[in-house]
Amino acid sequence: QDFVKKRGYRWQKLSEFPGDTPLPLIGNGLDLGFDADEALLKLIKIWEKHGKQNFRMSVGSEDWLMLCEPEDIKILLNDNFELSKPTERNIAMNPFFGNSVSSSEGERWKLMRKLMSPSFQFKTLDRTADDFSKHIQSLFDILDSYEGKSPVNIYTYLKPYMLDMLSVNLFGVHMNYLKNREQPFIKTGRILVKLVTYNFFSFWRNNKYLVRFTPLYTKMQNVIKAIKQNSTNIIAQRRKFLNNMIEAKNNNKNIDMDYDTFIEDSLDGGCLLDRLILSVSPNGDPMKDEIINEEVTLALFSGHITTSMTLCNAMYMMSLYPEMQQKVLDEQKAIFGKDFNRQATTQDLNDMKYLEVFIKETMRFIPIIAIIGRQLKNDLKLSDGRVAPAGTSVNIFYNAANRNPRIYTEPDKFMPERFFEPMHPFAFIPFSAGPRNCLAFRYSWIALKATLSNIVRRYEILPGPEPKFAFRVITESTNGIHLYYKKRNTVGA
Ligand code: HEM
Repeated sequence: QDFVKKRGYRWQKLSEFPGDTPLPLIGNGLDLGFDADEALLKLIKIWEKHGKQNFRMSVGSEDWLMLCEPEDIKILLNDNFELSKPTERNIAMNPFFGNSVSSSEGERWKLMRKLMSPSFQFKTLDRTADDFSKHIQSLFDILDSYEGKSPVNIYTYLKPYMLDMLSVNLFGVHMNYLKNREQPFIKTGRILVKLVTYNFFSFWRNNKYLVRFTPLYTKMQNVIKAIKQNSTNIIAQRRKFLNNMIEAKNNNKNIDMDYDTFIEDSLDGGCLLDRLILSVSPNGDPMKDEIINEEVTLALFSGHITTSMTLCNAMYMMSLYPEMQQKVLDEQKAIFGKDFNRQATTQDLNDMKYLEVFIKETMRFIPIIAIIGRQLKNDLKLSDGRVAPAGTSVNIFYNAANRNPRIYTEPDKFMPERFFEPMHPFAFIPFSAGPRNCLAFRYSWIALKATLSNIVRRYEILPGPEPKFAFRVITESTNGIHLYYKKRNTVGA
């Protein structure tokens, strides 16, 4: 009875927002169709049909409010109390990433966020630009081998490249994914994104027994096994390294860095995995392996897929707009001058203003993450006085927000320069905002700029066969992104 009363109240408040009439039990579930790869396109159509504004829909027993207005997005994301993730999102993600920092709430979330944050501060990230410049050579070796022959499917190389970088930067281990691309873990990425999307958009997913009888169930179990095993290997390698240091210290052996200084460094910022391994609870217990495994799996997976897809999309857009690619190159020439092949410093990266707006426009045009949201604990009053009722899953629908006609002139046109103009601070938030924003947005900017700066200085990027984008929870092309790389004979300005 309580449920009926609450749902009735929710419906009363939600009916003030535009949306189609829901059917009993399944709500507007049929509007999403039965092909999860099509669901997002259908959501965009619903947004267009209702006047390209905030809209509501019900999917099974869940009520969604989809936001695209910056003032309302600001209210939602700045709320220090409404920090829970939507039920359907957690059901889709938890089998793979457990109760890790991006899903948890309350004490576990606070503890993890506090523990991890120092690994993503400016001071800690100082060395990161150098790491990228050093590792880029292994990517160059591969792209060079394709020179003038055939287009390269860059997904194949950019994903393991980013996995390598994250392993070094966050976990202090060299995993060499780029050199060993046949590992089962590498192949899990595509399937995982597909599975999460299917889980997210299937309104029968709450029923664990039904899910077990679907053909995807065995695939899902195999993926979970592969990603957990990979994290177990990473943690074991780093533990071995730490144990060797302790042993060296106990035996008074001469090592590069004194153990105590090393630990101090780690705890002051430094390697994310060391912070997890070395942390102790107030009663002196170390963190459980299972918890460390969940956090490593989440950081590695979400970190590599988001950054590598953004890099691939930016290169794809450069191939489509050669005159903009030239502008990116001209900026590189102005920054590096005669010393055109030197490593970029953090200051150089800051100076790459055109590259920055180019990346932003790429992220606006092809949003990597389609939807993020919060499951409301209380009613939330929006900017025009209407109320999003408690229990609703209030989502930021990036595909709509990034083409909001009240914010962007000619939203369907690719125009990096638009980001030189002042804009509402919550209009463009690819890394989210507020207390639960992306922990690694600074790291990601270094990764994106350092990698693209190196690639553009070395190659001219030309288009290959057209990609076929599927709008999954992570936007990706089902046939990869194929591009030609032609070595430049630039010697700088
Ligand atoms: C282009 C790259 C990236 C984009 C666009 C991106 C975007 C996002 C977004 C939209 C959120 C959701 C926040 C919310 O619900 O409000 C998020 C959360 C998160 N991201 Fe990223 N991200 C990127 C790269 C990374 C990388 C490299 C890592 C590395 C570990 C990372 C780690 C996280 C974590 C741990 C969270 C959860 C934070 C929390 O719930 O407290 N992200 N990211």
